[in-house]
Amino acid sequence: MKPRVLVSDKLSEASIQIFRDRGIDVDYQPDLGKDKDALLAAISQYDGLAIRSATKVSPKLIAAATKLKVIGRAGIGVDNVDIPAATGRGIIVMNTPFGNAITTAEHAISLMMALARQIPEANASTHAGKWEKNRFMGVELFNKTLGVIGCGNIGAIVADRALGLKMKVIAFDPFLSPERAIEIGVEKVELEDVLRRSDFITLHTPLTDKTRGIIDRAAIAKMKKGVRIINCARGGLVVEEALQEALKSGQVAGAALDVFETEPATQHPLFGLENIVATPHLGASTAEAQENVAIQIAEQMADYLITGAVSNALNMPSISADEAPRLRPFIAVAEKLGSFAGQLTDEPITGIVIEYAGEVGDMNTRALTSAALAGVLKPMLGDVNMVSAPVVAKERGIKVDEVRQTQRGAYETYIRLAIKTEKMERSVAGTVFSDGKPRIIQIKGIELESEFGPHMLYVTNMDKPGFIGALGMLLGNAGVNIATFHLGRQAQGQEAICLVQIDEPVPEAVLAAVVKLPQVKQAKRLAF
Ligand SMILES: NC(=O)c1ccc[n+]([C@@H]2O[C@H](COP(=O)([O-])OP(=O)(O)OC[C@H]3O[C@@H](n4cnc5c(N)ncnc54)[C@H](O)[C@@H]3O)[C@@H](O)[C@H]2O)c1
Ligand SMILES: O=C(O)[C@H](O)COP(=O)(O)O
Repeated sequence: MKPRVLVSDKLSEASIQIFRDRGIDVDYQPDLGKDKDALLAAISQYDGLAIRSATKVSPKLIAAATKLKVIGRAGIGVDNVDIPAATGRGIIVMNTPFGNAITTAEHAISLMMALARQIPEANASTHAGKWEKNRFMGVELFNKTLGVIGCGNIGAIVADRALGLKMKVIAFDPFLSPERAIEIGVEKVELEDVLRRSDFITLHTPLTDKTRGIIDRAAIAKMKKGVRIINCARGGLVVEEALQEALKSGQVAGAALDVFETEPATQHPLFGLENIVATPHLGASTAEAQENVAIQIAEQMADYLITGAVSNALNMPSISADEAPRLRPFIAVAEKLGSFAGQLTDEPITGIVIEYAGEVGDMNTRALTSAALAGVLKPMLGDVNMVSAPVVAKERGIKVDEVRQTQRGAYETYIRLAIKTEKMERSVAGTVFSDGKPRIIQIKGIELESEFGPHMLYVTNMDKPGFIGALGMLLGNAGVNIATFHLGRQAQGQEAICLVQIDEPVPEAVLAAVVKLPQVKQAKRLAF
């Protein structure tokens, strides 16, 4: 069946065509994001949801999105998506981190210039036929200090353009390296310095618990009197009440806001003030940027839904389109090894070690480990996948270790997964043969070779004569047809294992009879 994608915000027509061209059933409803109830009622039908900032993806919406695999944000900020809730349900959240950065930086510079020269007010006055030449006295940008808070993609472009205007640029960003600051041409400083020294302050951080309210009453009090503030990032960064007071007192000479604490902002105490320039979240609104982000998100979502390639995900390691097909059989073997061990484990898991040897040691082992963890956890928890498994393992206090070595052993690739509980350690290893099919090659260090069948019987027994005949007879008499039968043992007369692929699940009564065979220590039904 074709994957179905809902586009619930306004996206360029080119992106809708990309979904169609890639064989995806796309439903373009650009106003649905604004209607919470209608979106909630519709969401269960879709594998993908493409959005901008108007659609709010709440835990409630995610709980109703029973088929959803991917949320694609055509833009940068993902503060409208509850990422932990999406991750918990195994839904990938991806964005387009660069597509609108230049456009947004240009908007921030436009707002700064509009603010410095009171362009919106002067424009309104001139249109009204007033010709108030003496009313509008601006300030120059030349030689002024611009303080950039958050110097990532957009902040760095704003800095570059401001340097072109011959401003002095200082930046506060805890993650800005001294080398990068030199490369951009900014002075890396502390927040206090930005507040104290800047004539203009521009914000370019994401909205997080750390940045919310970064410009509050106390911060404003530390600023130069007559400072001008530009916020083209997110509304919650500036405490609007504090800004209003400071505008009235003259501590802040003017502010240019593209974003607001509550959007859409149709009524606001700041509206109508002479020293406020306001735009309705237009930072990313150019034809070029909208084409970029819409096309990019459509490509990324289609890649994921069709090939499993992952790019720009915020809650999952990337898998490139080139590596996705190469990785697929290894993801399958990692998940099945995890599932094998998970199905045999009934007690709390304390640790999981995954070893990669040979060719697979050079691959994207983060993705493989996520698959192995999903395999381990699914038999116990059900609804776990590669996206949610690492978080679920962490929440349950399971220590996960990855060991990589590129040296080859008997097999070109070798993946070994060991599960630790308070009472025991259990290991299982596998590989992918040239036919692309995953195989088990070792259980508890005992060599044997078997495919993973949909229905299997796993038996541990003592290596004594009569066991194979007795088991075969028991299954045969019960009408259970054997597809494959694989054996391995530690040494003659010691512990042995037997892995039988059968055509249907072993009935409960038959399983109980197997356990009663004199040589048998343990027997379990497995399904893959
Ligand atoms: N107005 C719009 O239409 C519009 C358009 C695009 C992006 N945005 C907003 O702009 C934000 C920035 O976008 P970007 O592409 O530059 O993101 P980015 O991730 O490249 O840069 C953000 C920077 O903020 C820094 N940062 C994080 N916490 C900080 C803190 N406490 N103090 C100082 N710096 C901190 C990070 O280190 C990073 O360098 C986005 O998160 C989005 O919310 C708005
Ligand atoms: O984070 C972003 O990319 C911007 O805020 C753009 O938002 P929009 O897509 O709603 O214009």
